Amino acid sequence: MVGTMVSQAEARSLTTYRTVDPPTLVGSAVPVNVYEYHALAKAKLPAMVYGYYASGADDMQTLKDNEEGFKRLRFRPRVLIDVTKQDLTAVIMGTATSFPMVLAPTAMQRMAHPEGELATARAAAAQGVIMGLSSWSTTALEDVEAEAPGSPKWFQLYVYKDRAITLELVRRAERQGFLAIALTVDTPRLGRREADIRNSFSLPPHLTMANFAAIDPSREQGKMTGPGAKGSGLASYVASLIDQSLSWKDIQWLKENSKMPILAKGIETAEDAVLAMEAGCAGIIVSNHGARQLDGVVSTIDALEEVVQAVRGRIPVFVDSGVRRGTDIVKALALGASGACIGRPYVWGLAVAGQQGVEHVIQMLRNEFALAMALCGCVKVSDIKRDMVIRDVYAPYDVQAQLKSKM
Ligand SMILES: Cc1cc2nc3c(=O)[nH]c(=O)nc-3n(C[C@H](O)[C@H](O)[C@H](O)COP(=O)(O)O)c2cc1C
Ligand SMILES: CC(C)CC(=O)C(=O)O
Repeated sequence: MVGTMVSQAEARSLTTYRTVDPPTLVGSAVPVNVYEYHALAKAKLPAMVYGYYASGADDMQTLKDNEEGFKRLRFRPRVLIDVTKQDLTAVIMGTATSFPMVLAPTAMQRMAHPEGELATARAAAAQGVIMGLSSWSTTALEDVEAEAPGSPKWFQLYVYKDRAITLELVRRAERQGFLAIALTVDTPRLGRREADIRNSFSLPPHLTMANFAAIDPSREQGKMTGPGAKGSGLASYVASLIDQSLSWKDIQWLKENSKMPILAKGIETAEDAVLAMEAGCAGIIVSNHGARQLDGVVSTIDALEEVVQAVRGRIPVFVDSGVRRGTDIVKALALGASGACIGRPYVWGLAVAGQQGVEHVIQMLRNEFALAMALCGCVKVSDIKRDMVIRDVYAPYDVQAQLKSKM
C-alpha cells in the first residue's frame, strides 16, 4: 500500500481509518513501538539530518523531562466496566477525528523521505487525524493539499519581518482550505541546538523551502550557510527572517486578515493562556517545541494543568512535546487536554518507511490509546477524567472526599 493516494471520501471522513500492515524491513525486526522507530531512523538517516530532527536545545534537560513527565504520572484504573465496544473518536476544533491526536507541524520532511510532506498528508488522511503543516515545509502547501484533498489540515505560521510575505502565506493556506493557523509563539529566535552547530546544518541543496518559491525565490533555498561553514545555517536563517518583535497585538492583526481560527502554539503558563484568550485565540497548544527552544523549561505535561485551569473550558487546550505512547495521550486528556500532538514519532515513521511508516506509527498509538482506555475502564473519550491519574509514586488518594462527592 506504500504511496497510495487517498480518495476524497476517505479524507473527509476522519472518523474512519484503514488498517495498515507494519513495514517489512530488510535486516531488522518489525518495530512495535515509537522508540524502535526512533532507533531505526537513527541508523538510516545521515548524521546531520538525524541531529536536526532529534536534538533539543542546550543540555537537552527538557527533552528528557518531556518524556519523563508523562512517565511520572500513574493511573488509577476503574474495573468491571463493559469495554466491549469503544468509541475513540474526538472532535478537535470542530473536526471529528479517529482519536484525539494531531500531527504537529515539523519542518523539512523531505530530508527524512523523498516524498516528505506528501507522504505525511496521505498518511494523516488515511488514518483519520489532522495534519499540521510547517511554514518551512519542503513541499508547497498547494501540493500538500492536492495530495490529500479536503482532509483537515492546520497551517503552522512563522511571522516574517516582511509582513506582506506572511499575509501571502496565510491567504494561500486559507484559499487551500486549511482549517486553522497554528501560530508559533515560542520562536522569536531559534533555540541553541548543538548538533546543528556541530554539523553546520543546512538544507540539502536538492531541497527548497517550497512555500516561498512563488513569493520570493531568493528565500526558497533557505540562504543557509553551506556545508563546511561554521555554525547552524538554520539559526542564521531564522534570525534573518523571523520577526522578533511579534507580540500579543499582532494576533489582532492576524485576525483582521484571516478568517481561520488561531491556535497559539507554544504556551506554557497560565498568564500567557489568559493573554491568548484575551487576544482572541481559538485554542492553545501547550508546547515547548519538543524541547528545541528554551532548555530547562518545564515539561509540557507538568505545565498543562495550570493552563487548563486558567482557560476554564472556554477554548480547547492541546499539548505536545514528549508524547510517545497511547498511555501518554490518555494522561494528557485526564489532565484536561482536548487532544495531544506528536512531532518526532511520525518523523521517525516517515524516515523508516514513508507513508506506511507514518500510518503505522499513528495506528500503534491509536491501539495503545484504545487499550489504555479499556484498562482504565473508559468506553468513550469523554470517560477520561481527572481522577484517573495521580503524580509520581502512589500516595493515598483522598478516597473519602471522592466517595462523599458521589453520595
Ligand atoms: C524536526 C522538527 C521540526 C519542527 N518544525 C517545526 C516548525 O516548523 N514549526 C513549529 O511550530 N514547530 C516545529 N517543531 C515542533 C513540533 O511542532 C512539536 O511542537 C514538537 O515536535 C513536539 O514534540 P515531540 O517531537 O517530542 O513530539 C518541530 C519539531 C521537530 C522535532
Ligand atoms: C525551520 C525551523 C525553525 C523549524 C522548527 O521549528 C524547528 O526546527 O524546531
